[in-house]
Amino acid sequence: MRYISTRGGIEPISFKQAVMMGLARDGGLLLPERLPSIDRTKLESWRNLPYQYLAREVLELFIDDIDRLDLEVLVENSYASFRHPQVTPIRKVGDLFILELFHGPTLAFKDVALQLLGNLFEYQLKESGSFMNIIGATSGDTGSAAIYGVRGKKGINIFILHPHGRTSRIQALQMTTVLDENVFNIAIRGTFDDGQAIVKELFGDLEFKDQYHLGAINSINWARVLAQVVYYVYAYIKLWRNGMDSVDFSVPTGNFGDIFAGYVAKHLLPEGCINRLILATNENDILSRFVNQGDYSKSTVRPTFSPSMDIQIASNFERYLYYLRGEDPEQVRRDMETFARDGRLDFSGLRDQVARDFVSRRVSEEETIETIADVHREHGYLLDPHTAVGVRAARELGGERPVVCLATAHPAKFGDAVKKAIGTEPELPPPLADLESRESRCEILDADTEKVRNFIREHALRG
Ligand SMILES: Cc1ncc(COP(=O)(O)O)c(C=O)c1O
Ligand SMILES: N[C@@H](CCOP(=O)(O)O)C(=O)O
Repeated sequence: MRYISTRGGIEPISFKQAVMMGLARDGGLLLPERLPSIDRTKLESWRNLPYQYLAREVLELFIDDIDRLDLEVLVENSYASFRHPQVTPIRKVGDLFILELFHGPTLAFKDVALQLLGNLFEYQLKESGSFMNIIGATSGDTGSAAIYGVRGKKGINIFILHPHGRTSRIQALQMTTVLDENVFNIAIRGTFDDGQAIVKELFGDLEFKDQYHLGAINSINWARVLAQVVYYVYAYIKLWRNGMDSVDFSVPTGNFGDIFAGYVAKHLLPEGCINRLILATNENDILSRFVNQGDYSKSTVRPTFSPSMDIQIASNFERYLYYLRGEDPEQVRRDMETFARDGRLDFSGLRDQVARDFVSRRVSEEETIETIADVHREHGYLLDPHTAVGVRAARELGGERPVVCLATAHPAKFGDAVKKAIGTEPELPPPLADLESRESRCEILDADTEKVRNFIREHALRG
């Protein structure tokens, strides 16, 4: 399998090269040159596979330059740190199925991909004897999952930008209390969008990128999206084994990475297995406006109870755009230039096509809190506010088919929102219990690319 850029400006590369390249060198995002799909016989052969074996089967459809046994070990090691034997178990809560993605080391779905990505980096650096400096931006969850994926690993330094004062307190502490020598936290005075823009700018400076061997842990990195495809297939197979042939997924969405993984999974499984992808946003609703009105226009980022989704410029939208534009990289490049210049794109003429891929609902702050309270009262199950956004959208838009709601984080990470909904903060599980008492370290900088670049220069690994 070869990988190409959404903007058409690079020669096709292998999976391992794609992992190391992160952002494509022409500023686009990497995609497999064709999206693989499986037939029903293959699906039948996956019927009883445990998560790790299924993961290897799915990954192998996209990876042909890592030895099968090596891949098996990489996958085994990546999920050994999960607290649940099924890695991503499903629970029935009322009429809905909740796919719990928060059993990894940092209690958010990001661990599913970032444990694997950390191991992929280490594997490749061992082969090459080289080093890398990772730069990433986070709205709260990706950062700690990435840090836990690479803390203490030889030949890797990691620099994570988070928006100062805009994550939950627990999220910030999960990052800043990791004191390994290779971990650098930078709180920027700005939003996640500012951080992501700085990261993309630094990757776009090819001299800097090459000199410091920059690596990407954001969903800019194709391996991130790929690892997330697995749990859609796993969840589908579980429901199918219980007689459900066709299901919907509801996905709380910010940077469009998770739901794009769903789009790839829908294509991978036989026709009809995944019926609808429900794209749920909080009040930062650019993606809902895109699906419902064809209006992809940026507005200011509002702080919400689901802070990890306080995003306006959804990076992976460009990956979907590539397909929406009939795999025409020139058109994608023009669109991205227009968006960078005007802050808006008009897709009203493509609404029917978009509606075949997604349905969408914007969930307000009140609805988020109300949903946490309702589900807790009705079923004794506690949702985190991001998951609540997806559950609310599923309740509003769910049809005749079973709906799987992606539970993207553990509620204990967002005590304030939970307290507002049910009157008390959830108990902190062991990985979070003593965070407040730990020493923490963090640099605070303006959201300024030069300041971040200088900080990285000072602390980066060099050849
Ligand atoms: C807890 C949580 N839920 C949902 C999302 C949305 O996922 P995505 O950015 O892949 O759309 C994020 C991050 O953005 C998150 O951290
Ligand atoms: N919600 C994310 C935002 C970063 O997005 P990613 O798609 O690059 O992981 C976070 O928690 O940081």
